[in-house]
Amino acid sequence: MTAPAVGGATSEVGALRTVLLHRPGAELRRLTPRNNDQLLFDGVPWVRRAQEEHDAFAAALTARGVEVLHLDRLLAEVLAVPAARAELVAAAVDDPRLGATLKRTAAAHLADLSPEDLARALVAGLAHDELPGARGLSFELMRRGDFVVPPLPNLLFTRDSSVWVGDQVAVASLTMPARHRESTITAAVYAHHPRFTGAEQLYDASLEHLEGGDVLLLAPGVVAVGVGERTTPGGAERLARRVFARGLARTVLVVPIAQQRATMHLDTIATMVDVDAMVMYPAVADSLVAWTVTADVPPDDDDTTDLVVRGPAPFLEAAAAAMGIERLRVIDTGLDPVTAEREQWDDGNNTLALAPRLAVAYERNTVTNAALEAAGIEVVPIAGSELGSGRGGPRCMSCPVRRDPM
Ligand SMILES: NC(=O)NCCC[C@H](N)C(=O)O
Repeated sequence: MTAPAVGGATSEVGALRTVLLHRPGAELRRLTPRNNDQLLFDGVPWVRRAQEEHDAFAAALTARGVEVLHLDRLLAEVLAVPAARAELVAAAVDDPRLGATLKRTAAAHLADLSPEDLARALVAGLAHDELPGARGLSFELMRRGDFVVPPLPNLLFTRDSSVWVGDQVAVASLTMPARHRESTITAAVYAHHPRFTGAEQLYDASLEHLEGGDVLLLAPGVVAVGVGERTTPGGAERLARRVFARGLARTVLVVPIAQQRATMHLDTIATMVDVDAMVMYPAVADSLVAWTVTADVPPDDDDTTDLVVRGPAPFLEAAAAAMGIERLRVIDTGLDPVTAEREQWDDGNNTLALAPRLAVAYERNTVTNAALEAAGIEVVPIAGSELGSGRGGPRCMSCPVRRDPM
């Protein structure tokens, strides 16, 4: 296992040092036209090509000095720890579709696997015909194409299942049933892998819904949280209470976003590309508002104190005020409304900053990328024709574990 080192990030653009990725594997081969909607993919990707695209993404990061951690490897390593193994096997069969006998036989099968095989099964799932010796009423009545343990094709989007705020890690409370089990994996890795020994946990999956794609570290001490299809106002409030209580932020901007797939997370409509600049979907730039949340006294654990809530105010004004800058510069996705809508859908806004004015973006969003370059942002283009079928870009596919302070 790797040497202990704990992480942290206070901005979106501090030099990226360590990032958590997940190379997609057998779990993508489970996608069919019958299950892709439920599993939150917009199509059936060509898996080999998706892996090549992901390898090129990881290589682009490594070439720029970023340490890449692979979630599947951390998972296999942590499964050597008996407590982690027990937690993850229990989580895999904790499913109301399964009867007691099937739960027991499936758990026994999983518990017998080597750490590597168990890691694969937890991510790729277990199909009905992959469970020799399984029995029980629910097993007999299950359709042959069903999964006893469903696959996790969205594990690829490591941004959503955990997010670092300051030196603490928030394990997400994921909203969509197809993604619930992802946070059991990130929770086990952060709790039991020696790499993360000493990391304090800021949030956990039992709390109100909160997904990492909705959390943007606008500046040290200033966190924006999108609320919409995924993160709830309750999740935003809980995060605000926790970051204030632990001294990790002084302002949380709560930003309502349309509850629809195209804008499922705040990072689908805006991401930071410089200390004072965002790439943003122009259709929302003027209508986006923010509620500014602060605390007069640090909240306690019993939730007995009220937070101070002001707003709503135009997002760009509220953000600039909270960040202590005159103006937050905006670079538009596309130039005309149709191009903007196409490039927003294809994750043109979803950039991963490697440092101020240096960002990874999907190459296909040529108009947005040209606008970024014209604004002085160097773009590291990556291919995403297959990866994009899961509706996530470079930011969604990466969880920064360590960034330099600004
Ligand atoms: N932060 C993001 O926008 N992540 C993309 C998640 C895509 C995934 N297919 C989902 O629907 O949750």
